[in-house]
Amino acid sequence: MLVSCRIPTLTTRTLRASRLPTTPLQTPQLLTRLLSTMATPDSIPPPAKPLDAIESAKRKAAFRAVQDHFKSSYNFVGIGSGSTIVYGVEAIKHHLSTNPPPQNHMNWFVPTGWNSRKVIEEAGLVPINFDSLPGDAMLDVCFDGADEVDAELNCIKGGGACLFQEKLVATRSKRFICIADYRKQQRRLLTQWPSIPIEVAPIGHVSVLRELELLGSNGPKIREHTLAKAGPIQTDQSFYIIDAPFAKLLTPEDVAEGADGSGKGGVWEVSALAERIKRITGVLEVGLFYGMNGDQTQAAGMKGGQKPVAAYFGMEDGGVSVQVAPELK
Ligand SMILES: O=C[C@H](O)[C@H](O)[C@H](O)COP(=O)(O)O
Repeated sequence: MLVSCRIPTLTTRTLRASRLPTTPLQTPQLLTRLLSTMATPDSIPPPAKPLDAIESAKRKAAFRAVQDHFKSSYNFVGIGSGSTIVYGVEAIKHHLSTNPPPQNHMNWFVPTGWNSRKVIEEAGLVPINFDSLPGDAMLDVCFDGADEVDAELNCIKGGGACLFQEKLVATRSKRFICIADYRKQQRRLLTQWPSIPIEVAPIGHVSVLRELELLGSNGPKIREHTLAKAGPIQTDQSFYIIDAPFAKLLTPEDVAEGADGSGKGGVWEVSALAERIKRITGVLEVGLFYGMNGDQTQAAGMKGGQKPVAAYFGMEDGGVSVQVAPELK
């Protein structure tokens, strides 16, 4: 089976400079309080069916993200996978109905897998496959969810077994905008989310598991269907997913401030671990989105970027917390 503002711009840099407590669970909660009431969408239609608090939080974050980062004049827009992006697509559809595109203008939506394509089609939007994009065309923006986001906007993705196509699309986009709920906002990765999803070739999975243990992963496992006899979950590429637990990851700034990000003792810095895992034969892609964002690559004369430039978190109190890269002021 395939499984598939005007917002006050309190940047991650600003937050750190304010010397907030660094206890991992305290900091994001405090950030949340600082930002949560500051950004709610200007107008949001009532949901088609009643939503619980978490779904409602995701939806509000999605409408705010789309309000801030989608334009009807865009040509190509990436659409991620998962339960949150469904609200992103609803918000885009709403935006297009209230702000129609210029005459004869086509908005094309690039899916990140089977499920994502279905969501696009069911909304009546027009999909275009990633490999049908014109040669050097960049996506104007892509919207996607995440399993966890750290203080520097590094993300864990792949909790729904989509990550390879999501990374293809993010790195082909001028900007990646992340939409999530308050549970995903943490000071460091692997705080609440337990493991890193890694997409691997089925024939290599045993050797990849062994290599991950040597890197310090405590009990990496192939992800299986809940019905065990159905075997491993397969991705849109017919690959397997390994979920690899590691100790909480350091950010590049933690390392700059003197923390040991060498990997010794099982403590890895995000990009060091991602690049090391990527070098294991049999690994197609790792569910860590790190390094430069789209604005940073463009400033450096390059294209794409894995990290979001902004992450929108729907909060428990009904507000939306927005975490932005320093470039996005
Ligand atoms: O594999 C799935 C994707 O990376 C999702 O974007 C991520 O798991 C978040 O999914 P959800 O919006 O369902 O929490």
